Amino acid sequence: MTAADRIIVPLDVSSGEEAIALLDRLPDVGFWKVGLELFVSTGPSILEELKQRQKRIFLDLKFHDIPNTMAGACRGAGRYGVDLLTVHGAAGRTALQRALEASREGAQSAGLSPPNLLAITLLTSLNSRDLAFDLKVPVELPEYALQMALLAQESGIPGAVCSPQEAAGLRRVCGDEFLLVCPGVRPTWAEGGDQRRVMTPQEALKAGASYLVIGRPITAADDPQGAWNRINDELVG
Ligand SMILES: O=c1ccn([C@@H]2O[C@H](COP(=O)(O)O)[C@@H](O)[C@H]2O)c(=O)[nH]1
Repeated sequence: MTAADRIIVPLDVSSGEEAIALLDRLPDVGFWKVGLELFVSTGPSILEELKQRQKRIFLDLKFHDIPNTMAGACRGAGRYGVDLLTVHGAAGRTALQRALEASREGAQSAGLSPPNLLAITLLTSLNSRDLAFDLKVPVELPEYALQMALLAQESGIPGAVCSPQEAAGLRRVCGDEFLLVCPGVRPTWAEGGDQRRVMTPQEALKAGASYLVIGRPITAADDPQGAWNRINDELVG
């Protein structure tokens, strides 16, 4: 797999037209993420567009609900034929197990391969202070992220979304086969925005990330193709 194959670019726009314009401007991107903003606007039609273009798809809907509702949502999403699908680890063991089973059932009913489920450990927009003082979680942030990843792994879920800052610790404990998908990735020349736990693309891969999610440094650049090229050049050089 090349470095470019390990970069997932989010289609964080609010309409199908804007999404298609971005797809046209970045023809070399092979793996796209569809999140809440776009999916709420377009529904599954954007997934069909991506499939027609033979792109890989990360459906990042971050389901977080009671087990029965998680199962229903994952059964439906399993029928879309996407590669990756997110749920929140904090939904708990039963919800994670039901979500996994249901995503497989949904895919099977449509004659498709099941998505790889990923558990969100702790959003990369939160820092230690938020965890301790606002969420009142009485453990250190790396320990909390690891606990969420282990809960997911014990529930049969094949990977997690984590900050690159926790990737090395999770890789050590969860092993080489466990997928670690890392947002919160910023080249030195890009702004952090609302991301709080960041690393550069080179650092994130070195720390053990399987995939990097890099959005605004590329999609909000004046020249998105130039930013994509620059990130890839820095990764190989
Ligand atoms: O913990 C998380 C989980 C998901 N995301 C998503 O990743 C991208 C990051 O975009 P940038 O523009 O590179 O900040 C975005 O779609 C988030 O919804 C995350 O950032 N952190």
